[in-house]
Amino acid sequence: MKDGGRLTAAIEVLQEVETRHRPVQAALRDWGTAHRFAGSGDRTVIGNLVFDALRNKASLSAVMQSGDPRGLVFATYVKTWEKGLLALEDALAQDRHAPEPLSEQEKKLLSEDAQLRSSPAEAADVPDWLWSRFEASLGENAVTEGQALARRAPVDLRVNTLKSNRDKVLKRLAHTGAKSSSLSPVGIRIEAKPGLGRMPHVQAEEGYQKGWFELQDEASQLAAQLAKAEPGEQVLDYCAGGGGKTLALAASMQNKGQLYAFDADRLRLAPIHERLKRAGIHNIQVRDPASTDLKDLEAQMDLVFIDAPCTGTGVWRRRPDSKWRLSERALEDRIKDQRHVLENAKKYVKNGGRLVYATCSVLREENQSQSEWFLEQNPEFQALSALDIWKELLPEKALPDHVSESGSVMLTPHSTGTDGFFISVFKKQT
Ligand SMILES: C[S@@+](CC[C@H](N)C(=O)[O-])C[C@H]1O[C@@H](n2cnc3c(N)ncnc32)[C@H](O)[C@@H]1O
Repeated sequence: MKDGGRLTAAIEVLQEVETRHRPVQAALRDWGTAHRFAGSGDRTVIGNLVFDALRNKASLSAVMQSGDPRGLVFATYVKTWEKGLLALEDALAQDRHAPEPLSEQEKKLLSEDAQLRSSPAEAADVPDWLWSRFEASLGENAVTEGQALARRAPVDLRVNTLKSNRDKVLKRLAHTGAKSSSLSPVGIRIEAKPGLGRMPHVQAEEGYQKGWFELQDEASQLAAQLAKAEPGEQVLDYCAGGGGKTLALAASMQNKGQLYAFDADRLRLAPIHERLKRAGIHNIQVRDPASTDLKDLEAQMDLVFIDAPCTGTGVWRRRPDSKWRLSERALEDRIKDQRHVLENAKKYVKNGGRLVYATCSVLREENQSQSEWFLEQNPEFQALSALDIWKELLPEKALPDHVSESGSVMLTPHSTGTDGFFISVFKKQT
């Protein structure tokens, strides 16, 4: 396919996502099934166009003075990919599968500098209704953080120290351009490529099949490390989902002690079994909510880890469609869910044990405000400084920019080059 046909395809897919509210991956997959002649290179370019258009939807809508998919895809090509107006006109002229040629108005808008007339929310690519909360959470860097959340994310891997080590995995992945992560001692990063660039499919690597590494953002790796799960401890991962953090906690425990994985949603928990097997983890019990309860674990745990249900504002780079679907109502619901989870999970912590509360959100309402609320409601818990644990764990590294008075830590794409993530640690009095 030439670029003209790829632009047409991206407009069609984006139309599906916008008007029929289809998840992006599903819309792309359906397009691929209906157009079997398209090669994998074409699919990558079409996917990149659609994802980048969604990442930058507000700023590109300001450029085109409309959120119409055609304009968003053109503006992605000309502005975000920096191809320029002439290259777009060429692509439209040289392919009979290309969209209709540009109108005079489109040419004018694509050649102007829209930054001068965009609002802070547009410049930051943050939904209008959320802007005041986003700004209150991120302060003077709010626009820069929003822009960082609108870029492509790198591929981050966590080396599974139960089966391998970083040098060995780096050697195996040398052909991908993989490098050691800058913060996580067990992390490896493959930087995002711009424009047409294609990321390597690391799940096809032998090392992945053998369980030497997992796909996991560096912020999630650090959250698991800041929990300091020790070999021999009793640990409950209360919102285990597909097991990303469970696997990282198990590696810290070196397969010693007992780890329990629980989630209220058994379907989300289902993939964990295969992942545990591949990673070589033995010290784990998966507690299916349909067939067991956690009564026997009450007041027994050295550590309860809560990877709380949240709005996911910290992972917009990876799920840009969720940014525009998020509603005020959903935020309120997540705040209620988080309080519910905190209140339920606390009863498993033994005297002297720790409770870690983490979200992949950058909003104060889901993070610091929830930690403060929890401490007010539960005087038997006190804050432990995640910052102090950071200093101990990463003595050579710069301190995070976002630290609360009680030592909770927030990571962000602009300040730490990771997904947005919040971690706070509490200790139950003896
Ligand atoms: C952020 S996701 C967890 C991701 C997972 N820890 C990982 O690393 O892959 C939050 C999880 O909380 C679960 N959840 C929501 N409400 C819950 C509740 N009341 N009790 C336990 N789990 C809950 C959801 O089903 C969801 O899987």
